[in-house]
Amino acid sequence: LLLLKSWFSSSTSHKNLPPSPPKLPLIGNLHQLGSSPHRALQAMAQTYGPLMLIQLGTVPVLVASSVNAAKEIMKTHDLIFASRPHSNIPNRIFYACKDIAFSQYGEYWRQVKSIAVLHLLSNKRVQSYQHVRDDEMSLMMDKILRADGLVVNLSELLISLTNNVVCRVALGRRYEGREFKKLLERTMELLGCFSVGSYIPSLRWVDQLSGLERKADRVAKEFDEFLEGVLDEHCDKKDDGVEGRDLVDILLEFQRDNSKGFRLERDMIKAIIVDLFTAGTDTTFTSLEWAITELLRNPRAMKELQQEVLEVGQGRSVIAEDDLDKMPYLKAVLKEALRLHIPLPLLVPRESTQDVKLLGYDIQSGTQVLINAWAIARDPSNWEEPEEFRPERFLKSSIDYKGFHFELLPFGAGRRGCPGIQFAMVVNELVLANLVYKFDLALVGEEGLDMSETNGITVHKKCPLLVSATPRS
Ligand code: HEM
Repeated sequence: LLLLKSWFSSSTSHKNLPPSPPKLPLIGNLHQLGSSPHRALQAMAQTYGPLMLIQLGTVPVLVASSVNAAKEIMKTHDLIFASRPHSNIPNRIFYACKDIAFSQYGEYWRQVKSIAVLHLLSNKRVQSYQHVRDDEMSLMMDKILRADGLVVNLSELLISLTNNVVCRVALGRRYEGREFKKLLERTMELLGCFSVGSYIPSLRWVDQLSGLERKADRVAKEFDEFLEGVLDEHCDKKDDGVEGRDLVDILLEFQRDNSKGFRLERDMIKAIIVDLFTAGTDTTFTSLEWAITELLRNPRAMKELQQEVLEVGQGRSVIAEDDLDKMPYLKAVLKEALRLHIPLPLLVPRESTQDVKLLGYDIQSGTQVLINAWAIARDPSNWEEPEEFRPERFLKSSIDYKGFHFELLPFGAGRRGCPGIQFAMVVNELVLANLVYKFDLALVGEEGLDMSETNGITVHKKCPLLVSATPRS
């Protein structure tokens, strides 16, 4: 042990490691994360600085909490930090991480990411599903109208809408049954669960004993059965031509096409589809839910937005997608909501694949990395009155969320950045514009004002958004 200890200290003593908080044996700093890790890490960064090295179980984790630190990781050294750590639960749910979001950096990830960027989620492809968004938005507006001024659970309606849009675009039709909704909920819940084995491998038995692994395997099996049905249905159906193609059709076409030098196996297709659901539905609905909540808490901003929408709508029955670019305030509202309420506050963990020097510190290969985008987006050195909801701040600023401005990173940045920005934001803009164009909304009860957050992979509002909606004349 002494020999090992002296070897260990000699191999790290000449290294200039980032500051670290004191840690406990075995668990390291795990106990300090609490139920809201982004808040706990923000508080720790105030003592240990914008680049700190914590220890979660046996895993060294670098936490970046400033614009400079994030830029070094996601721009200057993006390639070195482009991998994802191995994780027990995603590994079970995504067919041994054959998806895009959790797969490790390498040729496989490059191939599937480029399929997503160029063929599944390109601007042209997203535009081609405009009819789906129009339909689903109109259906939601009808449901609100039918409530006739009584209480509407807007959170539920928004979840259904985003699920339906992803289902129709990806699978070609809706799957509205309670079972599918429940399956998605259980999957998201499991992805947000803490797996002891991922951080302390010697305690992996805890995940087995607690039933976590069993639950993950059950969800994976149910999803697999569901997707097998979807794929069979697609293989049997006759070709509807380019117009009627959904994302499964496109993936199956890739599978048949051998000219690309890369064969897409059935498990890979299923993993990518699970990715589209888990990465695309909860995040989109959450950002919209927070935006509406902030507008209801800030009547002045709501009035400003309604004014803009009214001027562009000019009495027509709906706001169309072509109108959205004429609405700078609408876009500013959604940006500001994303700044204050980043759906994935610590983004998705990354892992370094080489030793590297970062802001003067030595970072070892195999270090896990968390970017505290939530803390950066509320840092007073980047933002005036950061805790205030002030959409106006974006009207005269070029800061955007597309991964080029490191003050605002809701979708991450660099190679691993989110490929679904356009897909998500056009839904959000269309729904929000029409909602405030057609209705005057009022919160029902005190619960709606409660800004408490859930814990999990995506952070949403703990209490559902209950409103009464009066049609505007
Ligand atoms: C408001 C909605 C959304 C937010 C806030 C969001 C956020 C994110 C974030 C933070 C990442 C990790 C980025 C990084 O590591 O730098 C990510 C990755 C990803 N997102 Fe999104 N996302 C949203 C919507 C979507 C949609 C609609 C889809 C697809 C339908 C999608 C698909 C993906 C995929 C496939 C990845 C993995 C990329 C990779 O690892 O290379 N996302 N997203």
